[in-house]
Amino acid sequence: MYIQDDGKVGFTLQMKPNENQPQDWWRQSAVYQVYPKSFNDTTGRGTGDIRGVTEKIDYIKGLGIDIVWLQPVYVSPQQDNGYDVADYYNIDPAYGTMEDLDELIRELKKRNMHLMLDIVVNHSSTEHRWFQEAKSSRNNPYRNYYIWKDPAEDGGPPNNWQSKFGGPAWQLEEETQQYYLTLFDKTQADLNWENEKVRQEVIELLKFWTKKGVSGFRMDVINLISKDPNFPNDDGSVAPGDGRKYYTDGPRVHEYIKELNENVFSQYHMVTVGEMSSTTLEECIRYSSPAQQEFSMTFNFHHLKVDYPNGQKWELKPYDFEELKSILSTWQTGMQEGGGWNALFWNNHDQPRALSRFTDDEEYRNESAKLLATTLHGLQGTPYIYQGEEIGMPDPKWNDMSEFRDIESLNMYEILLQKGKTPDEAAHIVHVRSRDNSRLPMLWNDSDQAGFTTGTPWIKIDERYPIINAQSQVEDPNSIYHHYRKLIELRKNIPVFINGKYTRLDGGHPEVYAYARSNGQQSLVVISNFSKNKVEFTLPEEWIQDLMRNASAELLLANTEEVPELSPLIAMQPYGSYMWLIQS
Ligand SMILES: O=P(O)(O)OC[C@H]1O[C@H](O[C@H]2O[C@H](CO)[C@@H](O)[C@H](O)[C@H]2O)[C@H](O)[C@@H](O)[C@@H]1O
Repeated sequence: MYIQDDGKVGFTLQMKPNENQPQDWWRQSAVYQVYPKSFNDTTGRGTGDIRGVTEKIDYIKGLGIDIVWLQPVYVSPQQDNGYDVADYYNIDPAYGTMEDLDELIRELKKRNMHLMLDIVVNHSSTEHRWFQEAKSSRNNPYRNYYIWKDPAEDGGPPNNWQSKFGGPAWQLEEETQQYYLTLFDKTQADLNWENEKVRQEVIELLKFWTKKGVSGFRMDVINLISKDPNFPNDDGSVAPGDGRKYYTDGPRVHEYIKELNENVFSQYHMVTVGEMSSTTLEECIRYSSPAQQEFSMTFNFHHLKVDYPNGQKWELKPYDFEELKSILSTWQTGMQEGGGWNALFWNNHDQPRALSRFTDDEEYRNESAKLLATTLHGLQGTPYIYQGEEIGMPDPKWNDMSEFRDIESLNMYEILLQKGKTPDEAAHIVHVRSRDNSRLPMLWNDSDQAGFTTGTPWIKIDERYPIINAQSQVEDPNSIYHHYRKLIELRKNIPVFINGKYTRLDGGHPEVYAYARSNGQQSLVVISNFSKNKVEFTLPEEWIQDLMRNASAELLLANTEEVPELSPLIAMQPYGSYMWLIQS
C-alpha cells in the first residue's frame, strides 16, 4: 500500500490472472451485512429472499458499499436460521433458486460490487447426507467426517464440555451408542477436520462458489475447527470450565486455514473474514497478517462483552465504558504493530443493537447512531454495516417470550428458569441479550409491515416504522444513512483512514472517547461524547500544539448543529461526535 501523488491510496501488490483487483483491494471497502430472512420478502411468504436482496442493490450501492455479505441461504432445516447447512451446493427454496443467486452476483458485478458468502463448516446440520450416512453405522465411510466418542463409564457424555447454546456439547446417537460432538445446537454436528477428506470437501465447496463469481467468504466460528485430540475434561483452575480452551484456536487451526488459503483464497484474490469466537489478539494477528497467508481480516467480539459480568452473557450489568475504549485501543494498536487487519463492527445478527446498548436510542437516537458510525469508521480496519444500522434501528420493545424465534434465546430462557430465576427475571435477561434484537425485519417505508412483506412476517415488525424507515432516511440529506454514506466516501479518498497510526487521546475521560490516526502527512482526530451531558474535554496539550503548529483542522463530519473548535479545551454537545482532518 502507498500514497499516490494525488493523495489517494495506491496498492503495489502484483496482480494475478483472472482477477483485475489488487491483492488487498478490500482494505478501502465497506461491507454491508444482509440477514436475508429479515431483509426483503418478494413472495409474500413472510420471510426475506435472494430476489429481495437483488431488488435493493441500488439502496446498498447508494451508501457506497463494495461488498455484500449474504448470510447462509443453503439448503437447511433452519434450526439456526441457516447456520445448520444440509447441502452446501444448493439454495434453500425458502430463499429462492440458484438462478436467483446468479442474478444477484450479476447485478452486483454490473455495479462493481462483490458478493461475500457465509461458509459454515465448523459443523453441518445433522440432516446433511454426510451425517445421515455417518450415523447409520460405526463402519460407514462417512463416520469419520464427524467426532464420535464412547460414553463415559457412567454412560454419560465423554467429557464435561458445554454447548454454546446451553447443555452438554455431546449428543448420544442411540443406534450406534456413541456420542457426537455438537458445540452449538444438537442438530449442528461438529465436522472432524482431522480427517483429510473433510478438508478436501471444504476446499471443493469453496471452489464451487468461487467459480460462480463469489468474491469472498465469511467463515463462521472458524477458529473452533481444531479440537484438542485428547478431549480432556475442563476441570478449570477454580470451577469447571465449558471446554472452550480445548477447541478455541486449537493446535492445527492455522495449518487448516493456510490450506484453504493456498488452494482457494489466494488463487482468486478473495476477501476473507474469519469469525473468531473467544479468541486473542495474538491469534488474530496470525490469522490476518498478509505474511501468514490465512485470512484478510478477523472478527473478534471482546468489545461487545463489556456488559457481561465475569464474561457471563446471560447475566446483566451496565456496560463498562473504560473497558470498551481500552479493548478497542488494544486491538487497534496491537493489530497495527503485528501487521493484522481488523473487521470493524458494532452490530451483527448475534448481537443486540449497539445503539440501544451503548447510547441513547430514543431522545438522542439520531446523534447516537451517527456517533457510533463516526467512532467506528475512523478506526483502522474494514467496516461492516449490519442491515438497519444505517437507518438507526434500535432494539425492539418485547412484550413476552412468545415473540422470540431464536433457538439460543429459547434454550437459555429454559436454562435460566432451571437455575432458579423467576419467569420475569429470565424474560428480562432474554429481552436484553437475545440475538432476535437484531433480527427484526428491515424497515423499508411507512406502508403496512414496513414494506418488508405483504404476508405475515416470521418475526414481529418494529412498530416504530412510520418514523424509522429507509425511505425517509434516503430522502433526508442530514439522515443517519447519509452520514454513513459520507463516512464510506471519506474512507475511500483519504489515505490516513487506511494507514494512520492509532493514538488514544482521552486519558480515561468518563464520558469521552478520543483518538487520532496519523501517517506523517495527515492526522485524523475523532472525539465522541458517549453521554447525554454537555461535557468539557481537554486534549493533551503537547499533542495538540505539536500537531497544529503548521496546520489547520478541517471538520470532516459532525452530528450536532453546534460544532466545537478543535482546540485544547473542547465543549462537547450531548452525544456529540466530531471528526477533523489535519494536513501538514
Ligand atoms: O461469543 P464468542 O464465543 O466470541 O463467539 C462468537 C459468536 O459465535 C457464534 O456465532 C456464529 O455461529 C453460530 C453457529 O453456527 C451461529 O448461530 C451464529 O449466528 C454465528 O454467527 C455464537 O452463536 C454467537 O453468539 C457468538 O457471538
